[in-house]
Amino acid sequence: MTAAMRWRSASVDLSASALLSEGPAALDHTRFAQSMQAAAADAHRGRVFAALPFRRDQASTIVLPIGPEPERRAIEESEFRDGGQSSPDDYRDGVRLLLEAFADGDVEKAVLARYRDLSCTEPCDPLAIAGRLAADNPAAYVFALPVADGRHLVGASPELLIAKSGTSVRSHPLAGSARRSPDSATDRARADALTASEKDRREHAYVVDAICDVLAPYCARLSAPEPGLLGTDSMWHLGTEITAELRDPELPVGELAALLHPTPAVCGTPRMAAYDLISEAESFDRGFFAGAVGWSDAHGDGEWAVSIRCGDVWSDRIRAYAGAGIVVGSEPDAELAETSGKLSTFLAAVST
Ligand SMILES: C=C(O[C@H]1C=CC=C(C(=O)O)[C@@H]1O)C(=O)O
Repeated sequence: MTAAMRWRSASVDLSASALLSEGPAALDHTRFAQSMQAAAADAHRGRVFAALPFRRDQASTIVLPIGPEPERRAIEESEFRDGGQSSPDDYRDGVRLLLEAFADGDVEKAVLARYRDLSCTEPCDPLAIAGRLAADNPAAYVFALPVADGRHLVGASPELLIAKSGTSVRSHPLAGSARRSPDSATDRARADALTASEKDRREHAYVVDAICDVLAPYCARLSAPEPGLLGTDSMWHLGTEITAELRDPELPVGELAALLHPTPAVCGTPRMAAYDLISEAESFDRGFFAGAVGWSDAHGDGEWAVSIRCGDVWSDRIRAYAGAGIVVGSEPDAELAETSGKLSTFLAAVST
């Protein structure tokens, strides 16, 4: 099947028509990386793209660019309407359920998500939405990748899962958040409070530790300094710039992405127990939200982002998603408000 795709980051900007195929589950990280690298040899501009779903046992999608992008419609011709959302009360109850589970078991963090639905007066153009997201979020990893059943996953992620060039590796995990304010003094005060927050630093540390644990066996050098701040259009996040040198330059970026995914930025700690808790607390399938999206070239170099600040786009429908990390000390109303702030990145691109 062919469909249009877009990727925009600081290093690559590609709109193309692409062939879409089902890849192996991320559980099989070696096979997954091999399928990507083999496909890259045939790709238009030498890069193959892929999306991993949130669930490691569900199939990935491999997106092979084959030529220039097809014609598309301007987003200005479309009108978007509210189509409902997952219940805010259910979200608050979910946070409470997780907090009770933390007290009784060994899970220390789990990420709870919710969604907003929209409908459009005519079929939505995923690349037009990606174009808006790219303009509004110049530093983000912007993607519109066909995933399955005529759906595109479209978003502007601020979070680098892994980038690899030769032996050099970078990851920039985000976790721990505060909503931005249009008033600059309030905005600064929120950023300072986030930096000082013990709860947010703990929530962040789970992610950094998990990434370093996965990468360390493959690295000759690994450095994870103290967290800093990363600002998006709507949020402040704690972020850590992890850098490393691989022992083996041939280790493909797709394999590292599949090993790392899902980090506690979208799942939890410990991973398997957090998966179970999320299934109990969320009543919808995340699909490719809270997965990973990225590309590889034929040498196994490339970059992957965590698929957040995104939505599914199909026909005249959109489902936008956002989650928040829950740890001891989280409050249901504050976490719900945090997800509203995160949703606004995607929703701003489809507001008319
Ligand atoms: C799960 C999301 O964000 C993650 C990334 C940054 C900060 C997060 C947080 O503070 O909870 C989340 O871990 C999302 O945007 O849907």
